[in-house]
Amino acid sequence: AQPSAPAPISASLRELEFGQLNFLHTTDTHGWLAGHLQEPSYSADWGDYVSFATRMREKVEAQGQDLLVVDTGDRVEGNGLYDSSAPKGVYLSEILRHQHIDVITSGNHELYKQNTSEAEFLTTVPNFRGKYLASNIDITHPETNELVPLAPRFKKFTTKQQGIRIVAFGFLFDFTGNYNNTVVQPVEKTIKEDWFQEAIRDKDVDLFLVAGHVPAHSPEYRAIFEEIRGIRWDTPIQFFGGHQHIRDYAKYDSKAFALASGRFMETIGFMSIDGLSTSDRPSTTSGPVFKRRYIDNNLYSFYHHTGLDEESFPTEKGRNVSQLITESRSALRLDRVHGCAPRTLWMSRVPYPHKDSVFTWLQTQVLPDSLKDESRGEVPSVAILNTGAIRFDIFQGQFTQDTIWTISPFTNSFRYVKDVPYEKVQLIMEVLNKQTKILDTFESGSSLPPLPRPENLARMEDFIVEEEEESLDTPIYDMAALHQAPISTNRQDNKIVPGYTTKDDAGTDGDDTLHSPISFYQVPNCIQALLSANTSGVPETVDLIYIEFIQPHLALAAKFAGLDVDFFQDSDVYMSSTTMTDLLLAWVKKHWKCE
Ligand SMILES: Nc1ccn([C@@H]2O[C@H](COP(=O)(O)O)[C@@H](O)[C@H]2O)c(=O)n1
Repeated sequence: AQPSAPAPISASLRELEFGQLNFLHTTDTHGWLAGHLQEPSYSADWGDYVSFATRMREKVEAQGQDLLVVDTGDRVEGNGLYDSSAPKGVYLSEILRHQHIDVITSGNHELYKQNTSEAEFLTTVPNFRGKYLASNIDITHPETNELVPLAPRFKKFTTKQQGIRIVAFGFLFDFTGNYNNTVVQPVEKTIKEDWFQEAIRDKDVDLFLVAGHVPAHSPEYRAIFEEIRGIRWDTPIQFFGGHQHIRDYAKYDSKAFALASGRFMETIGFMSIDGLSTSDRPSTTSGPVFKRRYIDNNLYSFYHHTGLDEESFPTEKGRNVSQLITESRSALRLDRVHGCAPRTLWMSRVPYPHKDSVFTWLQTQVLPDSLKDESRGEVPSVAILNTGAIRFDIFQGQFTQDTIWTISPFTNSFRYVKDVPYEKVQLIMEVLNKQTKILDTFESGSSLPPLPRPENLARMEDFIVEEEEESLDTPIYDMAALHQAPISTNRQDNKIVPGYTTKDDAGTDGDDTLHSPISFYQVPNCIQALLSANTSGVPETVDLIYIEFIQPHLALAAKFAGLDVDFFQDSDVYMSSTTMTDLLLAWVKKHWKCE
């Protein structure tokens, strides 16, 4: 772990149930390879994960079993380790490559911008040659300008110990927000292509492995499942997915399951399959048995599941990777303090509006104080911001160079349209905040990227823990104590701390660590702030300021609202070259001085 990471808290753990074939899975890590430096439950880093995968491989191979490691994309955007270097990602890709990954795929974040997808093509794909799969993504080759597959479409391989024959694919969901140097072919179309049809007709296959940046419960995975099942009625299928930032497990039939392993290096997903037939050993049981576990990413869990300790657990390579992360964070000055947050601000642990909501803070303080383009004088304005632009909670205490990128990693700046009737803005807000499906169905085949926060799409209802409200002002963890405390192995000491309490298709026993539940409140897709309105009451017309990411959604919502404005032609830059990240950082430096 990183030197400044809090020690994990000892807890009651559920055991892993190993099988003939075992998997470790990460997804949506978004640059958090240093782990969480303010949350003990997730405080292991990528170096610890390198050690963990090695020790797990040693453990299962000693029993004649196999281990495969999978990552399903969105490795970029969301943490200083990726976002604060120039060019972005140079430190991250060096750290990432040290994990032995057997199957790796792209997420949507690898494709939003041309430079990101080109870095993927020129660096990450070669770093994971033979492991990186891209079943439905093409890229314009940066030198030849030809459209080529981002990586091979699929691969067939056999496992080291048992020779289990696996055909593996690597998909991305039907994403439409990519920059035009890449092409994402819809999954439903891809699976009709000859190469896929041939691959699923291969008779010498013991398992189909579908890795992808695709939600575990999704129409895309349903389509792949049905296509394979139509040809191979009996062959086991293991899906690994992601994108919605949740822990999830989907049962497609008794021989086909999908695991999604959360977000931001909070979770290492574990799967095992027992009873697979192989070329020289037909299955001995009535059918394969699938087991899943969501491991909290911390050293207490890692030691427990490997049966090792502080001395015996780390590998030399793992230690070196942790050291490389420390050096990279130091070169990027990620611990530089810009201010001190007086209290914790939550994204979804409190309702919106609420005094402890990060969105209420933005609406009532940051946007009114900071969004001002001198060239517009005192013209009243309304600013619209998508809640998905903010990616993480702000914890009470030091606000560092890393914090700014964890909450606002995108390079989005602002635009505006003048003379918009205030009442039309309210109608637009209503449309934007109706479920995104409305916008999707309005113009089917439109190229709208998803608007809501991914967590919001996955959890359509509030989950309220009644007794939580009173404890919100108390920090979850006593950080001072945690920095000194050794990991206790004394079961009596086990505390139940708030964390994941996952419910999935297999029940409520998926998490390795027993936690108390945390509230989850839905937030709107977009919030608005009325700015520079010196008059009492509402203005008749306003400058409509918006963050550029939502321009296509806004344009569509405006049509709904009967506003005749061409957002692509009639809008202009607001506060030239100021991004949301710049705005937030300047506000913090000015208002949140450390005592
Ligand atoms: N430039 C961007 C890119 C994305 N967003 C927000 O992120 C959401 C997608 O996040 P995933 O991690 O699930 O892929 C998207 O819906 C937007 O809300 C953004 O604001 N700006």
